[in-house]
Amino acid sequence: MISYRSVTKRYPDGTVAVDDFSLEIPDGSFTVFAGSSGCGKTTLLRMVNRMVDPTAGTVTVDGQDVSTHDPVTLRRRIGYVMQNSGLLPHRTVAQNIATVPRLNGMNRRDAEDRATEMMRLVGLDPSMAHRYPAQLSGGQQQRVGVARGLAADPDILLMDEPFGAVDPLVRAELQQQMRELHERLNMTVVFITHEMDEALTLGDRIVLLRTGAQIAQQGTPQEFLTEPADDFVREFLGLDRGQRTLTPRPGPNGSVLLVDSHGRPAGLLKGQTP
Ligand SMILES: Nc1ncnc2c1ncn2[C@@H]1O[C@H](COP(=O)(O)OP(=O)(O)OP(=O)(O)O)[C@@H](O)[C@H]1O
Repeated sequence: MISYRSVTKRYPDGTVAVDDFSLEIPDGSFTVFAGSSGCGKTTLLRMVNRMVDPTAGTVTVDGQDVSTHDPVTLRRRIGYVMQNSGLLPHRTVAQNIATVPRLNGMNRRDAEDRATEMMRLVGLDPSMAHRYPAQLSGGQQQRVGVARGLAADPDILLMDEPFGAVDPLVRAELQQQMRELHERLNMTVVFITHEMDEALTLGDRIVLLRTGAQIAQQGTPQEFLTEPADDFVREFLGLDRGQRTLTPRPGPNGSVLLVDSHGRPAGLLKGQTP
């Protein structure tokens, strides 16, 4: 369980990115932080692995205050995936993926095997192991980023808008794969997006934030769609202006179907089985 207790972050220039934020993230959940640019999502995420330390309040993982952990050790057991993959350009795909296992003391050979296993897991052909990041497409680079985040077998995977920079088709594929990986690997995922469609497609729980990481609403995708808390939430969902590209429709056997703007089914809401 990740707990934020009355957490505030004031940056040295006086910006209050997060103002008295409290939240509990259950083990094994797929929690999405959604909200507009600058509302504090990245700051919140980085408090979990101590890339950012709060000015007030505490963040705990499994009941332990993260400020009592060495940041380097913490980052080796919490996976982190960034928007533009953050791969080291002069290291091969395999070396990038094996970075944390190697830091954790795994020998070169086992780390290489681990990298190959991770490549298969995220749908990359292992023959790409010896390429450099620049020799991959944007979508492939993001897959390497996910493989690297998973390589140390973390209990927690933090993902900061990981699919923001790839085209919509590849993005949909990556989202689908992320859902499957989450179900298979039994880990806690905290995922940032500023797009509600992505939040609705991926999250078990969505936490929609306003400036200063104020929680506008938290709940399941279905709760957002059926009981938006206020106009801010409705606006973000695009419910007022017909802007949603995915709209909920009653599906078979009480499930909720998401259809695109042409009325074509795009999928079922997570957790909704026909
Ligand atoms: N190192 C910093 N120094 C000063 N202000 C910062 C720093 N990092 C972030 N901020 C500010 O804190 C606020 C929250 O930033 P944060 O990056 O957490 O938001 P975000 O929701 O992740 O935004 P985006 O979606 O654009 O990445 C913003 O006003 C930002 O300008």
